[in-house]
Amino acid sequence: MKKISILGSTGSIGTQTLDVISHDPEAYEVEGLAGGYNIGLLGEQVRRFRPKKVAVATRDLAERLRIDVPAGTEVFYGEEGLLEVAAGTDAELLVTALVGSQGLKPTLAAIEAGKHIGLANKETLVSAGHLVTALAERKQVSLLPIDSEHSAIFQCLNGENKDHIHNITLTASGGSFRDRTREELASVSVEDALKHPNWSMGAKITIDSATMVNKGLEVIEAHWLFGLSYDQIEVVIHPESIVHSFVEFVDCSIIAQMGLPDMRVPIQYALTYPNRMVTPSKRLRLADIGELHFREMDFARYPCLAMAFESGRKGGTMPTVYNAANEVAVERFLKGDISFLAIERIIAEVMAKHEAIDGPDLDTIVASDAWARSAAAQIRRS
Ligand SMILES: NC(=O)C1=CN([C@@H]2O[C@H](COP(=O)(O)OP(=O)(O)OC[C@H]3O[C@@H](n4cnc5c(N)ncnc54)[C@H](OP(=O)(O)O)[C@@H]3O)[C@@H](O)[C@H]2O)C=CC1
Ligand SMILES: CC(=O)[C@@H](O)[C@H](O)COP(=O)(O)O
Ligand SMILES: [Mn+2]
Repeated sequence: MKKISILGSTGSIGTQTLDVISHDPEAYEVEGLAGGYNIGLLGEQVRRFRPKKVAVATRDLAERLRIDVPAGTEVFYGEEGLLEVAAGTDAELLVTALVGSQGLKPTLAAIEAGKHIGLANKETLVSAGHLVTALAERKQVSLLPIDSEHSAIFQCLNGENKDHIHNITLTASGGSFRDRTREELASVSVEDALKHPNWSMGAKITIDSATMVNKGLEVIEAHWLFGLSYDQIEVVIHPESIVHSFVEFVDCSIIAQMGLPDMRVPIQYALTYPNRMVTPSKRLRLADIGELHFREMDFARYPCLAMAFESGRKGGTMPTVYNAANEVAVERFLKGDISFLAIERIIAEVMAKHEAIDGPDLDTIVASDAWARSAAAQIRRS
């Protein structure tokens, strides 16, 4: 039995992870679960999977949850709660499915405690990739990608020599506004932005897909996960999300990983790696699809992707700031406080104000993240 804990068990990745687990219940034991505010769902998960530790966002929610959970489950809350679930159980693998850079400290704590990481929470690697990868190497723990593109690259690289990589290409669906002009983006609604063409995901990542910030975060995530330079990472628009990403080798061979868009496949691969198990997911039949399309990335159409490359190449605290400014801008957009195009303006203005600090330690990362959040919150609406 593999012992697993999940941060963000009530979200899109968290619930799909539990779905994977429930299709092979003999193979897993759930040690810890952490959610934020959805204690109704978390309570159901606790009663079904019987974790030893569970965490919620606030003390008040923890008190309410305690009434509802079996005697063998301890309930925690806040940042301490996330740390308990991340590092304070016997789990050998932690699935990090929180949204945002709040995942950083619990991820570091889990690695410090020797737990392998099933990594969905990409903001953590973007914010502090050098700290996370260095600690993982020191503690000899694996960072197993769950993000579909990175799982694809990971699978394509299985057994390959890293020196034989020419480059990798991440595919981008184009998000909810892929067929709209920049002029049309001026008046788009939150409701429309939340309609991703291929994937059903949490609100924040769905907006990130529409702005192409998601691909920008993924470029930085790939840089850290696979140790590649930014010149070796490309992005192509692929509206169908069937080819999840591919690697080109020095001999001109390209290996791609394909499948229908279903996150349970990369989630399960991270849980069972290096094995593969049967999944309840549907099989891809290329003859049914008929055609696949690819088109050149237009950096002028998607300036948030250009800014991600710029922040990654700059390094130090610049990716931390890119990510934190975006998190605040997306929250403001979702609340109806700013327009869709203001997201990119806020990121650009916050980055322009920031003097990047090289080789930041954790305190510097935390301070830069807080500075960028405050700067992004203060920028005018239009
Ligand atoms: N969804 C997807 O298909 C993919 C997601 N990812 C990445 O995975 C991560 C999770 O995404 P997704 O599942 O879509 O996001 P969701 O918004 O669906 O889920 C976020 C989770 O974080 C929890 N959470 C939020 N705030 C807090 C808090 N203050 N304390 C504790 N828990 C909190 C939520 O709890 P609650 O709801 O109870 O408040 C929920 O469980 C992101 O980094 C995303 O980029 C990567 C690839 C694909
Ligand atoms: C499922 C997944 O991994 C998401 O990150 C997905 O890639 C979003 O799609 P796009 O960013 O390509 O629109
Ligand atoms: Mn992805």
